[in-house]
Amino acid sequence: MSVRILSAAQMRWADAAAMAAGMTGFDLMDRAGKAVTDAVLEHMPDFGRVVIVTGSGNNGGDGFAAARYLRQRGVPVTLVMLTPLDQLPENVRLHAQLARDVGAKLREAVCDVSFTELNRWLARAVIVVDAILGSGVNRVLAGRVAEAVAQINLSGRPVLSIDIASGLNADTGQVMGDAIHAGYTLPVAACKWGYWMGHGPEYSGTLLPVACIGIEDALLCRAWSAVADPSACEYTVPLNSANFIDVEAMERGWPRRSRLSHKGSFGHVWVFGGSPGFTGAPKLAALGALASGAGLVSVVCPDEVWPVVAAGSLEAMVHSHSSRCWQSDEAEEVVAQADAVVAGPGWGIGQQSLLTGLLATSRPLLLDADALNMIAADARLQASVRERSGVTVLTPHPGEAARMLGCSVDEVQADRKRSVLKLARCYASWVVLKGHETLISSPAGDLTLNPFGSPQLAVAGSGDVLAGMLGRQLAFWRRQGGDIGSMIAAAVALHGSAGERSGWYLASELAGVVASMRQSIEKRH
Ligand SMILES: NC(=O)C1=CN([C@@H]2O[C@H](COP(=O)(O)OP(=O)(O)OC[C@H]3O[C@@H](n4cnc5c(N)ncnc54)[C@H](OP(=O)(O)O)[C@@H]3O)[C@@H](O)[C@H]2O)[C@@H](O)CC1
Ligand SMILES: Nc1ncnc2c1ncn2[C@@H]1O[C@H](COP(=O)(O)OP(=O)(O)O)[C@@H](O)[C@H]1O
Ligand SMILES: [K+]
Repeated sequence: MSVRILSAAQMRWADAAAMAAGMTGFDLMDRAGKAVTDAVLEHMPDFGRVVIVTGSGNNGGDGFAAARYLRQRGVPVTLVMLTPLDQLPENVRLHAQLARDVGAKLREAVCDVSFTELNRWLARAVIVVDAILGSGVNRVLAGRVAEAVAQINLSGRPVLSIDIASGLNADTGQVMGDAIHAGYTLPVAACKWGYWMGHGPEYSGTLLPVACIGIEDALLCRAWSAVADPSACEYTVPLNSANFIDVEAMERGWPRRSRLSHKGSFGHVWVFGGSPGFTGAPKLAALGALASGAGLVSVVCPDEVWPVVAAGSLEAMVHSHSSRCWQSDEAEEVVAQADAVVAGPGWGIGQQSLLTGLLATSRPLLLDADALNMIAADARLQASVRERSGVTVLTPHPGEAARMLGCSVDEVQADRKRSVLKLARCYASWVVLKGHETLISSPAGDLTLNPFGSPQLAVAGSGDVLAGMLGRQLAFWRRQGGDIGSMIAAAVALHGSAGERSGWYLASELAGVVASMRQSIEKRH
């Protein structure tokens, strides 16, 4: 099953809908508490005292429920409450009382004297559970909450945050004055955008598998249409769904090869690119396509660079522009052999007529680099992209995205979710907004977040390798069908995962890592 990502308001809607359908808030917290217990037992560095710090809302309720389950497993537990028992909501108070009944120590840290209590217990903790604030944070941290967060961070103890590190905005990853530096975050019911947006990655630590608390998947999915995403606006497609790629989803994109398969089974990718000074880019895209399992790859480049591109290309067939009479009205006929076309790597910005021809074909088309730059500068090309009958995938990095949207890179990066949804609307295409935590949008606003990748990928040519890999997926899809969104996501994830491995520093070597990972996944199926 996919891992869902919800905004705070969507999560509130799903909680309320589950309760309207018969579940109680008490039960939801109880299940969350059970999941917290399992996570604590798995990740506590040593057997010893668990200190759970609770706030005033339901996140605290999850913490009280965890205390009861931990006590039942024989773990010593101290609950340090930042809100007095009698001021807690009824469900939460009930969990607190049940925890006390099974031997959890309850301590209030609501005044200066009792605050020293927090430090005393922190010093004795093997792990701290942060149940101070969840997705309900609505203002800058102040007073005892701010002080407790600072003390916990200073304590140097490993911290497991329930749902989200207290103080992080669940939608934007904004730090509300201060936030817990979590070692682990346990998402409750669904992932929250704040783990990846803004400063979220610096505070969230390792993301654990989502705790299922009995809210049905169909209900989580309804939340996207019931409550608009805060990034959606009149210039974006509405967010239709949001998922996170995990290892399983990545691996599903590389099925076992049939014993009877032949190179035609995996598709023929045609790469259009290269220009004086930029002869490596189309070769790297060809390499990416081959590494990810394309059956055949052809490269088409301008005449003046043909000898350079063709030299040393052992596996790819290399043609020059003039060798194939590339008139735009003949493009459909010429690319008839292609299962997918990749246009743009190193191409220069003077190929408008050839690009116009390719846009007019119905072949699955991936547009990268200079193809995107030409489109950004030409309203007619933009209209041609929107009007295409075939599948179109755009792979801008933030600089290219800014040109395509007519804004600054900072504006793109300030709300990457909004930016990718805007591009999907403007160009009626699939969009892969590259960079740390690449975001993919379908033309209809189905978002996928790729958590794989590393700054090692910030190296010349790694994007060209990705363009080739995506070209291979489009070609494979044309040959064998399947869910195109999952196939695009799988390529982005494999590229990111390969980037996390050591042992490579050149983009051409990255392609080698991609190939060996892809082969071992295919064999495991
Ligand atoms: N809904 C459910 O039934 C379920 C919810 N679940 C869990 O609950 C979490 C969401 O629960 P929640 O909405 O109660 O929010 P939560 O983050 O615990 O507390 C917010 C409270 O703190 C306050 N407050 C806000 N900002 C503040 C600040 N800066 N400094 C100090 N106080 C501040 C604000 O109150 P206020 O002071 O504004 O009246 C509010 O009462 C969710 O993340 C998940 O873990 C799951 O168990 C499933 C069932
Ligand atoms: N800090 C980072 N973390 C994760 N991935 C990154 C990071 N920096 C770059 N990447 C990835 O590396 C690739 C770079 O692509 P691009 O900028 O087009 O490079 P090039 O044009 O040199 O090929 C993209 O897939 C991008 O997502
Ligand atoms: K928390």
